[in-house]
Amino acid sequence: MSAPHPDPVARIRANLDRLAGDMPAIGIAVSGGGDSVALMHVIRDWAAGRRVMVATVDHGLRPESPAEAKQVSQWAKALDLPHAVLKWQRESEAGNLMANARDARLRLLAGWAQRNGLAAVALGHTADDQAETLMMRLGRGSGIDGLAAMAEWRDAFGTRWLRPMLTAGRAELRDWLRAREVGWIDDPSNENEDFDRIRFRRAIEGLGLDVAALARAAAHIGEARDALSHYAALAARDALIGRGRIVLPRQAFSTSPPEIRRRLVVAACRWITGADYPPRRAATMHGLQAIASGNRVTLDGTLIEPSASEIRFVREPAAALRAAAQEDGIWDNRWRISGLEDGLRVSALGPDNLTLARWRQSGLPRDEAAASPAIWRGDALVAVPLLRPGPPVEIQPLRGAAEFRRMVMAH
Ligand SMILES: Nc1ncnc2c1ncn2[C@@H]1O[C@H](COP(=O)(O)OP(=O)(O)OP(=O)(O)O)[C@@H](O)[C@H]1O
Repeated sequence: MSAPHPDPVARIRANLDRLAGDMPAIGIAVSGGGDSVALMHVIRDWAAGRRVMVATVDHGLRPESPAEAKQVSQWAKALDLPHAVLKWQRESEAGNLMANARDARLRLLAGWAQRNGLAAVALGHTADDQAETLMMRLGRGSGIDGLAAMAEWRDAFGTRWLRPMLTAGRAELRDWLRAREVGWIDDPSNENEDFDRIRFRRAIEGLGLDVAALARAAAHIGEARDALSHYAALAARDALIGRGRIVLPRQAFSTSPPEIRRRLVVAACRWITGADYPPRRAATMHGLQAIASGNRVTLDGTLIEPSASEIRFVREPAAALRAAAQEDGIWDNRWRISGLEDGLRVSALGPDNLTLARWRQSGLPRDEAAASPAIWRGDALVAVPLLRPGPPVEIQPLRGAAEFRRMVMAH
């Protein structure tokens, strides 16, 4: 392997050639911090004929944020780059503020990219971000997904995100900005040692650790993780998928390495419930243990039933009973139900109405029947489409086999 180019900007330009060489128009997300300001300058010099636009998200969380967004706007204009300020209108106070802000930021930027026909949005993550994340996650005992580096690109929220600066260090970028007499905004939270990330940043400096080497280690872990994803996708081919259930052959599952078993279980649960996020690690570990002992277990709204020959994943009836019909005709995040006449409603059949629905003749296991959608007029049962197909509604699963394989690959 040849040694990396000593000039960080040359490395970033080479990354841009590789990641965005064929893109006619790209966006840059600039917070005003040193990293993203450097990114803006490097891309603007590199762009040669490409359309480049800049956006700043004003989260409205600090009193200075509108002025900072304005400052970025002036810097962008001085480089002849069109700039937009995207304001976050916070809809609810619920959940983790930082995670919500990040999610909202990515959604706002993705919408902006789509409106402006930008093929991708570049972000200013650096080798230091990789190194700090690796150290933080090591300390927390994270699994391989947590330790793996951020990828150079990924598709999410309907847009492509590029990180062309992962091979550059924060300090060398700041030296470069100073040499060009370019200013940036120092976010005071970057000094706040209440944040794990800042404490780890100080520790890396204090120990004199090589940031580039740590970032490379994270990249190697990322490659190992991708190899595992590939292997997990092969293992997923043994699954029987359909009618709202996933069945894995027990023998093949039990002889797979633990990480593959974990992935299959997490993906099967997400496939059943349509959850955006995997179950928590501790809950997943508990589920895996139960499966190994041959015990039935529920995990985030999925019922897992191991037998001698197979492992069946179905919707947990109690969770299905809590599901309300959504306006778009989707029920329980699993089924699309259309053609419902006025006066009819959907809710789970429930364990108390199995006899009423003559489930025994259907051949469907008890739990699956109880969790399946039923059509009601008031309190009167009209139909249970999965048990006795036919009018009055059409019912289609939201996810198929390809979606399961995609979830197994995801991390
Ligand atoms: N408010 C924001 N508006 C636009 N882009 C942002 C904003 N916050 C973060 N980003 C983008 O996401 C990247 C990573 O975010 P992160 O929070 O790690 O950076 P930061 O601490 O805001 O500082 P920097 O701009 O120096 O990267 C940034 O480099 C930038 O590209």
